[in-house]
Amino acid sequence: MLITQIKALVGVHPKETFVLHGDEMAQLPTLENAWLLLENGLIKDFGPMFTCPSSTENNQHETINAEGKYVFPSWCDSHSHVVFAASREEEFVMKIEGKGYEEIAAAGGGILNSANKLANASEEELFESARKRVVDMIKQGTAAIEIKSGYGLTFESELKMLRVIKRLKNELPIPVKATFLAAHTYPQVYKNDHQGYIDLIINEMLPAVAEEKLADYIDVFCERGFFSVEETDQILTAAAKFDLKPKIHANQLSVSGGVQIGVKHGAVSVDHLEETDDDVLKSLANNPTIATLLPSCSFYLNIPFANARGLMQNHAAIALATDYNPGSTPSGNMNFVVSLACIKLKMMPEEAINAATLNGAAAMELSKEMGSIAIGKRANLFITRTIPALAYLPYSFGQSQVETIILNGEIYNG
Ligand SMILES: N=CN[C@@H](CCC(=O)O)C(=O)O
Ligand SMILES: [Zn+2]
Repeated sequence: MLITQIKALVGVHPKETFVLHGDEMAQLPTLENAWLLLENGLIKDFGPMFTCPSSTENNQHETINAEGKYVFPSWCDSHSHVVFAASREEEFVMKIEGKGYEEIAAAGGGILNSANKLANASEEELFESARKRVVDMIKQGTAAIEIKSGYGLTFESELKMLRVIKRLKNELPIPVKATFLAAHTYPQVYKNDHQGYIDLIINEMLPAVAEEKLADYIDVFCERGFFSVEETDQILTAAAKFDLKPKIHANQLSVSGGVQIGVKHGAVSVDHLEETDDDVLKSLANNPTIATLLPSCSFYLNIPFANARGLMQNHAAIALATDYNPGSTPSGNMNFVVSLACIKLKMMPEEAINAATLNGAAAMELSKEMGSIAIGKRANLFITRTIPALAYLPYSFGQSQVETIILNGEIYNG
């Protein structure tokens, strides 16, 4: 496929650039009036229009004229919980009435509510509903995703969720990474026996997950009222023996120590970070652990927005992701995330786009194949409608400017 007359080809980073830290995030190399050639599912070549392969050569390729339009590398959504059995709009109404996230969770809502619903759902039902959610996300420009377990909380249900994610990995046309999150909350029966549940995770679940190769990463919700730093440390230490690197939930509701314990264990990413202090920012300075920010969670829960500028001033790498889940973020729309990052985190459009593409790919260890326009990378991208400028994309929040989806070098129609 040959795409011609592209108003601007966005994210043409050097092939060997795999992640961007601090002020590097402001650099979003863009080629104006460009062409892009895709072959065998990969990016074959690109350049300015005056070097475009001649029209006779063009006849060998399906050609798309993208005059007035931008071509972006697809969004890489590195944090989601899209496998769940039922929505939780009743909690949405409780929130409007003034109840907080922790209050709802303490009353048996929240994650436990989702776990009860998931226990009775079949693998087939979970697969089908999650597949539909991901297809909707693909249509909004996402073409790589991380998916967590964590609504199982028993041996059987956690493995059931991970098998569903494995099937999504096999059947969806985009890269999928799986994260084992049994340590999402304490199930009711272990409410007063935390060590009992941790032992179950470490001695029974982890070996089974590793044996079936069901997970790429380990996650723990390290938070006041959930898993303490010591408990997180124990689980991450055990997971390391099975080569599962951490991607953890940290500092969502309090300065929990989650970021530092994640960094200590060489986490690929520490996610949320709505609550930070100077020590947290410094712990990520010049660090390979990526800070994954989830502004649509802040928006929905009415909690603080993360300190993106402070992180960038400390030369941290920031990724942006949706956190799509039925409790704290019932939305998988990366376009909205990028808009919120600009509006609420005060990220510049270039910074936000880098965070949602190359750094999102890095937060799934996928940036050798995804996240930018570079020769040899997977041809997953989207073409916008006719738009006046790059900044128009986040500016026009809540409206989709994504017109054509290309996955593995072919137009995707769902
Ligand atoms: N905070 C922990 N996990 C999810 C929410 C889970 C839920 O409420 O169902 C999150 O990332 O926001
Ligand atoms: Zn989450």
